[in-house]
Amino acid sequence: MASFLLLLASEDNWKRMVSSLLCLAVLSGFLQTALRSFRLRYSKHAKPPEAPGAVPILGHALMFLRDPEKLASILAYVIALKPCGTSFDFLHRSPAGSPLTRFTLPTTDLWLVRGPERIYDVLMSPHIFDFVAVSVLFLRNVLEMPNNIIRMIRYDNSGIGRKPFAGSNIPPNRRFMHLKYKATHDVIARSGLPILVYKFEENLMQWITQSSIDDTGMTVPDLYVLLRDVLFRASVNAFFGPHLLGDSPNLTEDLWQFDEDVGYLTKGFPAFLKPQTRVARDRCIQAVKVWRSRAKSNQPDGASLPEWDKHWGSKFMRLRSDVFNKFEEWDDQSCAATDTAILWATNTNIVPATFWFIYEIISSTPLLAEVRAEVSKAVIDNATSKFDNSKLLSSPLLQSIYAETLRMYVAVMMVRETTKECHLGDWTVPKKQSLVVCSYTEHMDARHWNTGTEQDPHPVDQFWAKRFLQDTDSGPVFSVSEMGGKFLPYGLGERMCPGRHFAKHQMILTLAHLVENFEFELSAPSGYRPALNMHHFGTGTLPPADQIPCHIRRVARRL
Ligand code: HEM
Repeated sequence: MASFLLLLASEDNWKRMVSSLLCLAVLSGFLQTALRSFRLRYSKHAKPPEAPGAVPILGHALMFLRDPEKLASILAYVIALKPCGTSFDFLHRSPAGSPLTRFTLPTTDLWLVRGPERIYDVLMSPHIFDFVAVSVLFLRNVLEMPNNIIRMIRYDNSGIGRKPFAGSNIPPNRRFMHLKYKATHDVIARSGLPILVYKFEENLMQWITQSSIDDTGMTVPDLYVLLRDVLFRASVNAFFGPHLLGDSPNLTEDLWQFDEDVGYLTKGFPAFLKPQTRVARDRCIQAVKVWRSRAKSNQPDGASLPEWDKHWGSKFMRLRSDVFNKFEEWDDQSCAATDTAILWATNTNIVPATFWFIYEIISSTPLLAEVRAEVSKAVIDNATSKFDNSKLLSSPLLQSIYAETLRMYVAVMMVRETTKECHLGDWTVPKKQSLVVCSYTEHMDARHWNTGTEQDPHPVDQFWAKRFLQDTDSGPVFSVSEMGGKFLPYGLGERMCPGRHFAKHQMILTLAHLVENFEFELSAPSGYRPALNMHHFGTGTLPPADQIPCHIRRVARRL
């Protein structure tokens, strides 16, 4: 015994014993936490770890409402895979490395879904992760649609696809959501695309020809406002024909005033606190009402509708109206309100996206030179300023800048609600749970993107025109392969933006025509970037927060 004590007392053995005990303590603590996390996570009532920054009672509500910068910083923190505040973070991560994170609101929770696999699960399974609840929020909170319409949309459980969801009892002629979807998507994304592009480009070229900007130039106080107004007019006249703006010239101002608070209203905060926004929205609806009434009394007859006519504009506006007519719930006011939503959707993303696309190019002299060379290669008729559009749109450089612009500046939140209890990775998600997929978490996740080399790094929070280019023996090629579930500017699945093909045309054609006809001199130091207007975080493309004075000069066309 004495010799044993002597042995223990030797310095080496003490050290060994203490370190073994320490190891045991750490291991047992680890196992206990693992067991607790395992039970928590696999139990039916487990909730994902809460995002930091919640306050008592209100949870994250104030952050969603008033502090988008903080929300963005928390999303960035979540992507960085730092511990989220409960036990060991890695135990909460799904095997695919795409954990769920919980935001708390006064009456409900919102689960943020990350990582391509889980995002696919959510956005590609519309029968489980339903869009209707969100569209009802928009109709009720933003457009203040009447209850009979909200009820009708809520009860339509047949989905928007050709085949109704299993178990749906809605007869084919009452499938409002499907019929409206078909009228809108099929035309914008397919048969109606060529005429929309043609009309848009024609309107743009008309502005260029008629603009008072000459070779001595003109200084505009804000390049964003100039581009916004030019694009809005060219797009609205393409979609709705010339009479909407012709009869209601103040529509431009009203729509952008309304847009300022759409995010606020969508979240269900009281509309009466935003009287100016409501007035602007009602004026937009009134303008659309006047336009609809004129279009209805002048509509072309005949079995086959033209793809475009000057009263209805694109055929899809007329087709949508035919769908509304089949449902007694829809009166003039409701039809005009939902067409106002189309007016909003077709403009509010494309305008800031095109602005950033052009700004990133003209604010870099070397990039502008490369872009001009690329654009010149696509000119087919110097006299009429016509391009070979397919050549322009397939340019690797222009496509890379286009994609990088969307990666950097689109911050859209796509909200869904579960129709039944289901599984998402290892988690059990209860029925009626709201989930959100946010493009920002994926677009800013460094693991998804080419970030350059050690010698030439390009972090994800900085714009890099060539991020989407791959070097090959035959020159650089544009690639978005393997970006599924990571590159989400237009969403994913059946609700994916039907305007995406048109949007790409709008952005690249606007750039091409402007750089071929004008020179831009920004009144800002080199490398300056306007701040982002974070007020729009979650609703789509972020506009600039600052004004950008610019001197614009007409130039003799290059070639
Ligand atoms: C850069 C520009 C654009 C971006 C980033 C964008 C983004 C999106 C996203 C993310 C959605 C899906 C939301 C969800 O799944 O919850 C969407 C839907 C929609 N977008 Fe776009 N969009 C753009 C331009 C356009 C244009 C130019 C049009 C019109 C031609 C358009 C028309 C629509 C419509 C009608 C919907 C609703 C689809 C539905 O309810 O099923 N968008 N957009």
